[in-house]
Amino acid sequence: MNANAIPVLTIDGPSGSGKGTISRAVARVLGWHFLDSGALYRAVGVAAGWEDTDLSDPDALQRLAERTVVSFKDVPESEPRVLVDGADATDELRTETAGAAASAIAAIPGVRAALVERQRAFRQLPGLVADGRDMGTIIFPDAQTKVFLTASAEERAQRRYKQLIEKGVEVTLDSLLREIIARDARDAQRPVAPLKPADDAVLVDSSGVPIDQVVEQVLSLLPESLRRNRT
Ligand SMILES: Nc1ncnc2c1ncn2[C@@H]1O[C@H](COP(=O)(O)OP(=O)(O)OP(=O)(O)O)[C@@H](O)[C@H]1O
Ligand SMILES: Nc1ccn([C@H]2C[C@H](O)[C@@H](COP(=O)(O)O)O2)c(=O)n1
Repeated sequence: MNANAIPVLTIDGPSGSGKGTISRAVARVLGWHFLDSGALYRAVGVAAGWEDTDLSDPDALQRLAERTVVSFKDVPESEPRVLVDGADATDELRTETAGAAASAIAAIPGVRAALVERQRAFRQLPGLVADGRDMGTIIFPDAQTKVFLTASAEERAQRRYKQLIEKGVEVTLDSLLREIIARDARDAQRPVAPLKPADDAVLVDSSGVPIDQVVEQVLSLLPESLRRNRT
């Protein structure tokens, strides 16, 4: 089957808008595959730290992106574990430091180019939910359904604060809000594949909307023929 005939739902949006949570839930309901594209950029950032790669050397970072092996291990009722070159790096990948490093190296064209085909390879039957910044604009421009998920910066900082406090991480709401605003600006202002809605994306604002309602809203955007396959 031609890969382009396999359905894809893209969910792009800024940090903390709930892309991962909503994408995973929608993929579970549909029985589709799930691509967490941010994990690939985070993995390259973490591998750069492990190998002490010079973060100001774009060629070295591109070579690192080309050779870093990232794999996902499904865990029932939980988030998948992420292996970087065979080592479980899930917890390290989810830190704010890894997010900021990923955002910085994601601005390098060679790093992005190294990851394009790897992301497209996730397009497999019966379908794919892809979460990131450029899923609908660059990686899967022919996706049937595209969502741009947002929430106010204050609400996203609150969500992240709650998440980190529950994990026992010491942070302040103010510092998280500053980091979120800085990351939004870096992701949206880079010249290559900036964070922006695809022309044909539907804007979904999740501020104050419970997770299950956002999931239903996103599912309702799919063509009826695909929704019929709900598990
Ligand atoms: N609609 C919602 N209402 C309340 N909390 C939410 C909502 N959506 C997601 N969350 C919570 O917000 C936090 C961040 O969500 P998530 O990690 O899915 O965001 P993200 O957009 O994937 O972030 P990042 O880009 O940084 O990976 C999680 O704790 C999640 O449970
Ligand atoms: N498609 C993508 C996915 C991620 N990035 C960059 C920019 C983000 O700030 C960083 C971490 O992503 P997250 O795990 O928070 O979704 O990675 C990107 O440029 N393109």
